[in-house]
Amino acid sequence: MSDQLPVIDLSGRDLPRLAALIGAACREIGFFYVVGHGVPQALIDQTFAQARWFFALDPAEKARVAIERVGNNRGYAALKSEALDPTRPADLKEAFNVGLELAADHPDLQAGVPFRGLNGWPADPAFRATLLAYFDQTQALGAWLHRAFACDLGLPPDHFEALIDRPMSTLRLLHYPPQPVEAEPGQIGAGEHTDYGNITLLMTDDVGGLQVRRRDGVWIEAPVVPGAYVVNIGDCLMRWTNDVYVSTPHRVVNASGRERFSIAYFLDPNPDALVAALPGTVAPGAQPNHPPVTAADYLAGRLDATYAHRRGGAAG
Ligand SMILES: O=C(O)CCC(=O)C(=O)O
Ligand SMILES: [Fe+2]
Repeated sequence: MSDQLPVIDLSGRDLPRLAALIGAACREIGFFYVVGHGVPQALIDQTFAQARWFFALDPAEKARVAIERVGNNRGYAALKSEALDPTRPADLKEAFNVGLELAADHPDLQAGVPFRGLNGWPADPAFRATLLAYFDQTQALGAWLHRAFACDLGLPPDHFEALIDRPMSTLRLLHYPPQPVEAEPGQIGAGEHTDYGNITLLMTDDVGGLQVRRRDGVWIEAPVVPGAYVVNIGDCLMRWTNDVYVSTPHRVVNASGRERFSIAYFLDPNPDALVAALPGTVAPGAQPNHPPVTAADYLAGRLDATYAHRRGGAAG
C-alpha cells in the first residue's frame, strides 16, 4: 500500500482522463492533491494574510462574531471549543467560518431554510471581500471535481450541478498555536475525524502536521505540497456513492513549535439535495447500505454530535 497520496494535475481539464485518476483516488484512499487547479495563488496568499489578521485581533473583537452569537455554523470558534475526536481533550485550534453569503432579505432566510443565515463579519471590508472571492473560487473548483466524480461513476457530467449550486458549504480559516507544553496528554491540533460533507478542499501553510489513516490503519503524513489543494472525500459523498468512494480519517498534530494556519473549504450539497445511493452504485439485487436522507438533515446530525454550541435545540 502506497505511503504517498496521489498528486493530480488538473491543467487542461481533460475530463475523461482526469475522472479516471480522481475516481481511483476516491475509491482507494479518499485523499489526493490537486495542482493546476486554477485558484489564483495571489488570492490564496491574501486569504492567509486575512486569517493572520483576524486571529491576531483582541479576544473581545473575536467574541463579537462568536459562533454562538452569529449562529448557523458561522463566525468564530474559540481555542479548545471543539473536539473532533470526542474521546480526546479539545482541539488546540481556533477557527472562523463563513457560509453562503445572502442578502438580508433573501427568501431562504424568511423561509427558514436549514443552514441559511447571515455571516458575521469583523469590521474590515477587505476581509469580507477576500473571503467571499475565495469562497467562490473553491466552490467552482469543487463543482468541477463533481463533474469528474459523475463521469467516473458513469453519470452525466452535470449530474451534481443543480444539487450543489446553492451549497451549505463552509469556508473555514484555521489557526493552530504551537503545541503548548501544558497540553493535556493526547491533546492535538485536530483530533482524528472524517469530514461530514461531500469534499473538503484544504490549503495549508508550510508547517505541515496533517496525517491520514490508510485503510490498513497505518497513519501517513500528508506532506506540504506548495500551492496544491488537499482534496478529501467526506462522509456525505461516501454515503451518496453507497460507500464506493471512501472518507478517510485524518488529524492534525502541530509538533513544529510554530503556529500553523490552514484554510478548509467544506463543500456540502444544497440543503434539499436527496442523498440516496447513486444509480449504478448498488449491485443488482442488493439493497443500498444507507436510507435516503436530505443533505441538510445529514449535516445537522453530524454537526450536533461534534459541537456543544449546537446542542439543546439552539438554532445555530
Ligand atoms: O487544518 C488541517 O490541515 C485539516 C483540518 C481538518 O481536517 C478539518 O478541519 O476538518
Ligand atoms: Fe478534516
